[in-house]
Amino acid sequence: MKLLWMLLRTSRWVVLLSILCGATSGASSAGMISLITRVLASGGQATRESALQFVLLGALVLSSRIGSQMLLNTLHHRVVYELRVGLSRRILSTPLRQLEELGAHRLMAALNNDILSVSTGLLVLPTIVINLAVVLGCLAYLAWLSWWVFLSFLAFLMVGVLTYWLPASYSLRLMKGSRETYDMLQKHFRTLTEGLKELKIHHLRRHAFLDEDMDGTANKLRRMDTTSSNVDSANVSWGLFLFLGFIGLLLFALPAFGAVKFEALTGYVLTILYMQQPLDVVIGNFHGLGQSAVALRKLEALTLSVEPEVLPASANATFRRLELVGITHVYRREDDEDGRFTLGPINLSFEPGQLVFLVGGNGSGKTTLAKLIIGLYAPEGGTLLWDGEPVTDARREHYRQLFSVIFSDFHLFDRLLGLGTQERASEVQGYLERLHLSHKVKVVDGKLSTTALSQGQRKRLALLVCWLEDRPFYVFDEWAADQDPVFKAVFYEQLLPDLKKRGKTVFVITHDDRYFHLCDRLIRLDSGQLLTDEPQRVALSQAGNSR
Ligand SMILES: Nc1ncnc2c1ncn2[C@@H]1O[C@H](COP(=O)(O)OP(=O)(O)OP(=O)(O)O)[C@@H](O)[C@H]1O
Repeated sequence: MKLLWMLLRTSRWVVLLSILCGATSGASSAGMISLITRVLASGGQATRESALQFVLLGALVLSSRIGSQMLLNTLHHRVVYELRVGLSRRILSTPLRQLEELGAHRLMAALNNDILSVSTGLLVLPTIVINLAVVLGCLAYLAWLSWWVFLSFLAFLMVGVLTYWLPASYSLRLMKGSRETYDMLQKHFRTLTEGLKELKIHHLRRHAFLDEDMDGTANKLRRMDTTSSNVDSANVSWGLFLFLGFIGLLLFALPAFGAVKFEALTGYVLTILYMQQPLDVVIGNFHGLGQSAVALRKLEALTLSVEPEVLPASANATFRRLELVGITHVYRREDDEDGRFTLGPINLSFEPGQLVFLVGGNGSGKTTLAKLIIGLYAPEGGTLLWDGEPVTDARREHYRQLFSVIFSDFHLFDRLLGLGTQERASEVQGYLERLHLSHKVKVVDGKLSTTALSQGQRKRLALLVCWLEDRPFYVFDEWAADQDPVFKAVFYEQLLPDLKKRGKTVFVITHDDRYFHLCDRLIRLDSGQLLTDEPQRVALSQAGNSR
């Protein structure tokens, strides 16, 4: 039902037109069978009128079928397009934390598998409606021929539906299990592509991965899919058997209850035979329909909550003071109660033109704190104040426009997206030279000539993007970790002070204690707790004492 509603919502007129064409095709097919029966009953004495009717009905069947198929094709591709773009939009509007909990493999499975399954199901719906129309036309004709035969046939159909239901629900259960397993397969595919080097270098690891993970999951999927398809095929064949059974009854048992005219018997049998193919289509398509219902449920579960994307007319954001007041965040792992990580409560404030360093051991919560500061995570407790006003859900999108960030696991786009670089070519060239990259990379029409660079060079390109963004608050998560000593010095001694001089607030997550003396404030985190937030001279003398 949800599928039908969704289909009607996205392409109401195309759906209705295709159903109309299909219904016309069904009705004209039923007219055709009635005509054929009449001609046969007349002992082959066809008239000119019946020949003309035959040609007209044939033309109607042909044109309405072509029309409905073309409309269905249009519908299918439109639905795929809308689902692809729509789901991408929804994913980007879903809170980061929710997406992280789902994992990239589930998102890929939805984008690749579920969209196609749903659209196939949507495509099947009008086909089912069209074929049901043919069946209904034939049933009406059968009722007109004989009430008695019609009612007996209905009783047979009911038996068919009842005996179909049980195996069909078993098959649906298998489909759900198969869809869950498909997520796991996607995870292995990601391991395969992202762990290529590690898998190729180690023979035993590669075989353990292939034999235990990959093969195990793919085989489980194969078994479930095969059983589900077999159950559904058996169901379709069972339906055909019931048909033949009923025709057998008509041919061999009916005459035993009294004389039946040859023409009447021919009419019953032909009508029922004509109905068999569309009914076959209806039952045969239930498998695809089941798969798309399962896929639709997965898609709905994927992006349950959506963040409002509210930006004022001028999306430029500025600040005088940012404050974290008692901010907390907890990572919970469903399978591990002790695996909780709690950050905070954190109290911190930032003002323009400050250079702040954040230090702490691995896993102490530095990146998590950065995600809270920049509004990628909504805090679970406490308040984030932007110029004294709380950052509510409605303001969060605008608030994020304050920040320019390079994460330690950053992504480098191969185009300078959304930066209007056409008119900033000389500025870009200047930055490339400053980053010692002008001999390696060119930017033409906003497109980077290459991103196939060393990790350190890629990070420098990410810095170029930050400069172009020109936002008031910069966050660098272990940016310098991949830089050579010379460029590391350039970063700490020239680039950061330059940003500060331009009034930018710069928040740097770092382990480079050689440069700690350059910051205004040094913040220490340990196991999610803020140890110090002090002017760097105090922090440095403490660090010196503890050494
Ligand atoms: N997406 C996540 N889901 C669940 N737990 C997470 C997630 N990200 C981080 N954690 C946990 O939170 C803790 C802090 O992680 P975080 O990445 O903030 O630390 P960090 O100080 O930046 O570490 P590093 O210096 O190694 O980058 C870690 O113990 C980690 O296991």
